[in-house]
Amino acid sequence: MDETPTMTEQNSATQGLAAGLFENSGAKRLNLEDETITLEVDHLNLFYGEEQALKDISLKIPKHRVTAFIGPSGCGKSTLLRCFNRMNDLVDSCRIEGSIRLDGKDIYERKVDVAELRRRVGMVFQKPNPFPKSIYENVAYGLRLQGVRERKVLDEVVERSLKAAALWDEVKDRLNQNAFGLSGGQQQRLVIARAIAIEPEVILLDEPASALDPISTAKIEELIYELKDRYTILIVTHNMQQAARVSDYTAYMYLGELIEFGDTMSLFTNPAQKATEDYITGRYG
Ligand SMILES: Nc1ncnc2c1ncn2[C@@H]1O[C@H](COP(=O)(O)OP(=O)(O)OP(=O)(O)O)[C@@H](O)[C@H]1O
Repeated sequence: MDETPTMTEQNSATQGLAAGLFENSGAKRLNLEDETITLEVDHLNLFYGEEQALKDISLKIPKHRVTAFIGPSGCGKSTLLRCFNRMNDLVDSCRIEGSIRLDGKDIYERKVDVAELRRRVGMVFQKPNPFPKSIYENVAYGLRLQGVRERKVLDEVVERSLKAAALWDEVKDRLNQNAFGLSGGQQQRLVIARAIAIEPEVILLDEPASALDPISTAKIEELIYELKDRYTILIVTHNMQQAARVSDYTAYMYLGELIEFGDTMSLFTNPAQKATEDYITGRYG
């Protein structure tokens, strides 16, 4: 018997899944045409040696929105994320063609100051990576690197950043204790506070909650929601429910290609590509 679902069955499956995802979410349909664009990727190809990991990617990332990157393992999500602050420069075999513009300026031009780029485009990894220093010094670190010495300024920024990362109330009485004494979820919010302290424009989150328990995950998701008023946020996630909960726009990638990009609600409820539909309804593979 042919078990291939009909398109009608597929549509109702997508809508069934989507109805659950967006219930009570307050999510709304958005239009890229109405957005200010912060990052623009233009015909990007990326090679690790002979292997091509990203294939002719073009997309526009809107300002002060959350954009999620989803897709099966190895499809290039993290590789693409790392292009936005040139982390791939650290991989010897990596070669890039095409361009990425931040506020209209190509970040791969020779004269670009990569340290300054990474100040503007902060990054948070899957595993929390606080420095072996006090909570205070973790957050003050970037400012100290910039030569800020004045205690009053540092105090203000530390407090403001910890508040913005929804961690202040939990740590305000133990700022001088080692950051390793915090729970994994607290460490991840500390790392986000450290990123915020130097006032980036863009925050890259590479599976920021996948090593955390459900309560810590919920806190990170709430935080992402709070932060998007002030920052452009890009998040790689394996978790489709998470993408649906936190993001405004979603990019679905497969084998190094961008298959579909659109506002999250439309992509989940009415995907244009069958491959996207198969993935979000769990039919992939
Ligand atoms: N430093 C590297 N050197 C060589 N190949 C790499 C490197 N990093 C990633 N790759 C390859 O590039 C491809 C894309 O990997 P990437 O980690 O970007 O995928 P991903 O979608 O983020 O996967 P996952 O969801 O499993 O983290 C894979 O084939 C991977 O093996």
